[in-house]
Amino acid sequence: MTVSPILPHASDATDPDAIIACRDLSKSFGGVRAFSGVGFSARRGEVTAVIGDNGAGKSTLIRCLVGVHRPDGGQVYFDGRAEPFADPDGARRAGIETVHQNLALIDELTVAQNLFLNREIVRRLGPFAFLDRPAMKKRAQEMLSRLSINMPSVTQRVRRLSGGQRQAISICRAVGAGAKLVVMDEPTAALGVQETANVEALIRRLHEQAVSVILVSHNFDQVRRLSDQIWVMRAGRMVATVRSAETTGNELVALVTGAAE
Ligand SMILES: Nc1ncnc2c1ncn2[C@@H]1O[C@H](COP(=O)(O)OP(=O)(O)OP(=O)(O)O)[C@@H](O)[C@H]1O
Repeated sequence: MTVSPILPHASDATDPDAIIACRDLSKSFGGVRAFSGVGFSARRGEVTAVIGDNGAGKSTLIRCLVGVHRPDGGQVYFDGRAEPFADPDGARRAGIETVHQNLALIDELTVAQNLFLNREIVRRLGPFAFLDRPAMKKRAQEMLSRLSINMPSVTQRVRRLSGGQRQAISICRAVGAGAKLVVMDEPTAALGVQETANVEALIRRLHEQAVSVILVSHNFDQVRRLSDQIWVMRAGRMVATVRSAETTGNELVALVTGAAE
């Protein structure tokens, strides 16, 4: 196993292979420290997993990367540029899309409408503007087939779909928006065995298509199956980075609990 301690200064923000890197990042809520002194980098086209016990700081770290929280200190570099994202829209404009635990899909809209939510295709005719529904349906079908997602119909209302299908639409929407980096927080936490397998297959296809992914998961087997690199957080610190192919489940447990020291 190759375990590298991650120090605040250790991430090389100028590394052209890094899609995202940060240095000495910290965030507290009042007197509660979520994390501090965090540095890391994630390579372009790789799946990077984030693991840690409850309260280790994973979700807060991810929220700082995607503009939901503002870090108290430190720097974030995205795609080679210093990026203090002020809000999620800023992160999205730069090319970071987030797939949330509580998926931001609208039940009463169709698959196609959800895929184009807030970025509808509009056709202009003189002073008038129309939603181009045929173009959105066609493009929605192309987006789904690019990721080999089986969906009964793009005109189906999302309300009728299973948890796994909804997750697939969220991921497809992120990729279709041209994301350079897709961030997923526990994408299979609420899913059954078959649906988890489907979402894992979808994440593998993103990997094959060189989409960079950051994946937060409690499932160490899943993390080892899907990721190239694993960041380990413990009690608000980034304590190690590990190449997934070179580690075992037991070693990850030891790093997460501190028993490895
Ligand atoms: N909005 C908030 N206000 C106050 N404290 C917070 C807030 N969000 C997180 N924290 C605290 O920050 C610390 C890290 O929490 P965080 O949710 O980032 O951990 P986590 O590793 O994602 O945990 P889990 O796996 O349980 O989701 C915890 O002590 C938590 O209570």
